[in-house]
Amino acid sequence: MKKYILIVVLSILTIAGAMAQDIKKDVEYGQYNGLPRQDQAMQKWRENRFGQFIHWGLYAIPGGIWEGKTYPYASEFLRGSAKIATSTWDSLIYQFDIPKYNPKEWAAIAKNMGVKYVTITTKHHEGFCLWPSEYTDFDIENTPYKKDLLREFVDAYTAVGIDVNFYYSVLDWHHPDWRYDIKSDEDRAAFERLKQFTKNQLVELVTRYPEVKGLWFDGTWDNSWKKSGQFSYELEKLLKNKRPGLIVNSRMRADEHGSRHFDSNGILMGDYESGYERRLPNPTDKEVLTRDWECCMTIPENQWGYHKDWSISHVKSPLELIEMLVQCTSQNGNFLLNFGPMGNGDIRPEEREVAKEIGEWMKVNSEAIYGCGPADLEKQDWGYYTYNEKNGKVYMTVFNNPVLGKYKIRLPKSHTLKKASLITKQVESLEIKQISPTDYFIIPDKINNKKPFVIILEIVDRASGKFHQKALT
Ligand SMILES: C[C@@H]1O/C(=N\OC(=O)Nc2ccccc2)[C@@H](O)[C@H](O)[C@@H]1O
Repeated sequence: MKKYILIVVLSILTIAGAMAQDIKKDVEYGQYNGLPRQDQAMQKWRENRFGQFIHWGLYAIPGGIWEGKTYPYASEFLRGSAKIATSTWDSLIYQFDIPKYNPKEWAAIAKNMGVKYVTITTKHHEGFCLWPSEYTDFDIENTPYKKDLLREFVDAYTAVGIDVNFYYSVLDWHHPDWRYDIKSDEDRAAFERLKQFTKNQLVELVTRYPEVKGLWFDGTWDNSWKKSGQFSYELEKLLKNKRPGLIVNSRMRADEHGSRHFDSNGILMGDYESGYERRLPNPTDKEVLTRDWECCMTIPENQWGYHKDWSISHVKSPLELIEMLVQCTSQNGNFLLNFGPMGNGDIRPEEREVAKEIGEWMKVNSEAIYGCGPADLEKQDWGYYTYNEKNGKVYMTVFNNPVLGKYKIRLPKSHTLKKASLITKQVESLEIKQISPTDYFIIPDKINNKKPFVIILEIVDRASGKFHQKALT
């Protein structure tokens, strides 16, 4: 008898659980605009595909080393890793004289690398502001440099046609009103002051620098902010009213239930997902194709700020980074590659070399990146497909040469492969051989490529004769 009662109870619980899943939670401060955004600003963000991240602050001065000891953890967290007193850390401001800072050179390096946008840390967790803020003295104005380096930066990058975005950390270790959680009336009063400070600084940034295209929020994981769903909802609306077209990442928000990135009904907040940090989706993951997203990536294993000693971890090669850029594009994502300028304002030699080598590849092959997205074709082992819906072309970027010596592609039965051509003579010529109603071999005369190369495919729909149209997912 007991067994039957147990079965009945378990069945009831299962049904209740299933029903609970279907019931939409009441979410007042979740997503409020339709995604994916189709306005011009977001189209441009999507077409850009490749961006440069810049982490620069007081942490670049010690560069991961304190009192002769190397701290392997992320250098922008050295204050905590080395247990440095706030007053000691904050006094680094008096050493921030940046004699080598040359924003025009930075912009030229970025342009040559092939990025179309840049995101710079206006304020990281340490609370030091790269611009002269009306709301704090812990800013560039009180350094030996004194000048508004952010204005010089925005002007230099805008002059070469690179869109500028601002990273802003809500978490602020310097501000006395920061609270990790709200456990008392005192906490509540303090955090209200912090929220007002945050709002003031963000309005200041989008007003002083109207060129800014987007805000990249970070430092929003603590309970204090997760309990501020209505505030962050209203703040996003305010900032977008002040800067029409402004683009905001998913890290800004938590809904009123504390759910981050996606609201409690699983709807993405902000305008694109920014959870892919130092990692990419599985190359065959189709779920990410349904939304805009961005992967942010470090060149070393985990250093966003400048670290003096890159021998402490793996340092990704230009080829590894190019493959990540192509994979992101193939799955409807953007790729944001991080640079950590030195404490004196110079760009380290290793980063200059990465920028140069990626730039050389982009100069030849960027047609497969800019304005491209998923091709909605079955992924093959040789590499990744990207697709430009404006010219209807499908791009095969080959990273892995098959032992077979032939590149296999599989098309929907309704389509046929009309032409395969090369952007560069990495291989001499290509022959097409259809081996089944859906499968083709693309056969190079010989494979001697030393770098990833691109094959342009012209695929037509048999019925309409029109170029391949991405299936509307
Ligand atoms: C881009 C990085 O962002 C950070 N932190 O990011 C996260 O915490 N990311 C995160 C957290 C939870 C889920 C997914 C990503 C910072 O602490 C770090 O210094 C750097 O600025």
